[in-house]
Amino acid sequence: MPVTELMLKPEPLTKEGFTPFGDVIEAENRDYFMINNGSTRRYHKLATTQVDEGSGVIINIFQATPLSYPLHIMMLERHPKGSQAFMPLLGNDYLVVVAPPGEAPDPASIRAFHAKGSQGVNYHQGVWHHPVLALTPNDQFLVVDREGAGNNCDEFFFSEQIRVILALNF
Ligand SMILES: NC(=O)N[C@@H](O)C(=O)O
Ligand code: NI
Repeated sequence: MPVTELMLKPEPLTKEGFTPFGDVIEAENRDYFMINNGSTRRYHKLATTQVDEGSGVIINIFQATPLSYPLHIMMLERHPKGSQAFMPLLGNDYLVVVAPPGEAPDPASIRAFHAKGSQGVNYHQGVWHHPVLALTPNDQFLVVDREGAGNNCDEFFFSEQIRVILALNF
């Protein structure tokens, strides 16, 4: 069987571009209102969490180390019972690889984004994504996701006939 090779090149992360996959959590060019007697801007409801009934929302810190690039994207995962948000804590850029929800990720619909260190992402429930892709050793992310009963992580491994390669282009 022939091997199909798909090259992914990260595009800048924007609210509009990420809409099919979830929310971008950022203050730049976003609406806010003043609180705390005028000392604080509130960038209100940039994203919402999704969890199934009876489950809770937890807040975590992930400390991640870069993989080697060009990266062979072997798999994607999804969380069918809840959303998952990542917010960089140390101000470093990182990468996001996603595909729209569905029974299995469609290789042709996989998108890669270059996220600035001031941008977070909130994957909506069921959105296929690669585990966190740090670009800086021991980078840290605040992660908001679901805690509850049952499996909340489906993994899909691509067949050997599909080689999805993520290259750095910056
Ligand atoms: N497994 C886990 O908690 N992390 C992944 O879901 C991820 O998206 O990094
Ligand atoms: Ni995840």
